[in-house]
Amino acid sequence: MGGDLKSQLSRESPVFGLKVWEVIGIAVALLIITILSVLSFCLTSKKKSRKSKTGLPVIQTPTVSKEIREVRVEHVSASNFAPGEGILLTIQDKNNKDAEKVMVHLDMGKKRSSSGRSGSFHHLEIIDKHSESASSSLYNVATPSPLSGLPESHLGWGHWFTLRDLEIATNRFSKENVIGEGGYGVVYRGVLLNRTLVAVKKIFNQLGQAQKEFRVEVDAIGHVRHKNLVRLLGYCIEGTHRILVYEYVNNGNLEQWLHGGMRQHGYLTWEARMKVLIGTSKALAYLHEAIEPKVVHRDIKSSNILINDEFNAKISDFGLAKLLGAGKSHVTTRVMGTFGYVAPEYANTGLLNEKSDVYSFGVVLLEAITGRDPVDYGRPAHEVNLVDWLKMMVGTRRSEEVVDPNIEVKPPTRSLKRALLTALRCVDPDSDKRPKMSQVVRMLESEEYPIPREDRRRPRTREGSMEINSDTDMSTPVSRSQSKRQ
Ligand SMILES: Nc1ncnc2c1ncn2[C@@H]1O[C@H](COP(=O)(O)OP(=O)(O)OP(=O)(O)O)[C@@H](O)[C@H]1O
Repeated sequence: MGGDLKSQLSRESPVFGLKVWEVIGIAVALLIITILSVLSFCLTSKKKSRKSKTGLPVIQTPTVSKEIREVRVEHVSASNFAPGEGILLTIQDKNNKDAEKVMVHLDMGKKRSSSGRSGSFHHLEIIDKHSESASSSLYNVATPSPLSGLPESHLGWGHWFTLRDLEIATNRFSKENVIGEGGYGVVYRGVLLNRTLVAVKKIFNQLGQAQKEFRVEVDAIGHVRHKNLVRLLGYCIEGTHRILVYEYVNNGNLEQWLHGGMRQHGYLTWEARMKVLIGTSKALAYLHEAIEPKVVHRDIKSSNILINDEFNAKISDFGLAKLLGAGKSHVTTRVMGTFGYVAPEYANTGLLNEKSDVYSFGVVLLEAITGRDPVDYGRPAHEVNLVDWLKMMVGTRRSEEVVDPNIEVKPPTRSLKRALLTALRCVDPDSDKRPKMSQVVRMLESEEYPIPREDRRRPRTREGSMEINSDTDMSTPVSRSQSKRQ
């Protein structure tokens, strides 16, 4: 039987004189190849049709240069776009400092991902500013994020983290990683996969204010950049969770440095205090005067001024920020902020404009000069309110007595007067008489402010000619023990 089959297969076939078993082998091979080709064709066409059904653009490899590092949205709040609207983006090449402005059109489509998270995806079309025609640089913003391996933000900045990412970063939001708790959430220390240290603010799960707060914060600082503002790196929106991810600022906050929380590290010198306050004033001048819509912080206080290891100030907690649209002089809003720092007109009427921040800044400046709390019921009645006490002390020529006794090397009289007069102008009860923050920066930096008595009749030459450079490194910013928090 076996020998019979063998002889059959070895017989010569009519096909090119090939043996039967050879013909069968070729036929089977051809069949397999055909099946494989049909299968692969089916799979490819199915993929294509599924993609077009979602309405999402076909993802193409970005042709954008690798040199382009930063895309910054100017003049607009990213959440305000209507589909098809254009915005102006500044593309900054970090290697050569030239920024290129390009027009970007946004096409928005809704997508629900497999994780159940839904969100808007933008299709960016970059139009070359020179040719005014759409370039081939079509790319989907939902490209993998280098920080988390996730799609980037649909707001055009930062990163969109998943809850899982942030659970990993904070060791499941463990108690050991809690940095502190504010009015709207708990702040955790975290480490991203790429080892970046971050501060993760988990907003309390209250519908209403907390969610409103979240949007305000994201809108307010998502697209602003200043060396004295804490950088918002990204956020997470998942279910009812609202979480913000900030750059980690590693050296405590001004409140801790002034009132003992950092006592083991010593006390800030006069120069370090001025450096922190000048940095703060610059960030506020930027928020009030350099961007549109301008931002009023609404909760300037010492615990919201973080300090890095070079003793640069970084303003945090924009949760209470209100965006003021162009042309609006003020907005009426529910009075918020912190007792002792709130401007009287804001507390009385709820009318808010940037001059309310100027008042709060004045209180922080007085706090830094004196080391006292804005309101301290532990003191005699006439000293409880810091602003009132200061006015009384300066009015009775006792300025030298107000300086924080913890400052070992007393400040030069000129410098003390400059700081005191600037602070008192900031806390003027008449908001119209308060200086703008850019003026505050000049006053604090100018060696010629206040004008010396003997110079008052002479015409002034150059204002601010001898500037204290707030970026100057100070070798001993802290008196007694030492400096940085580890
Ligand atoms: N980016 C950050 N880096 C390091 N620490 C931070 C950061 N952001 C906040 N913190 C710290 O976390 C703690 C809580 O901050 P949070 O801003 O939530 O509240 P707060 O300023 O104390 O109070 P409030 O909510 O009333 O403003 C503070 O000690 C603050 O210094």
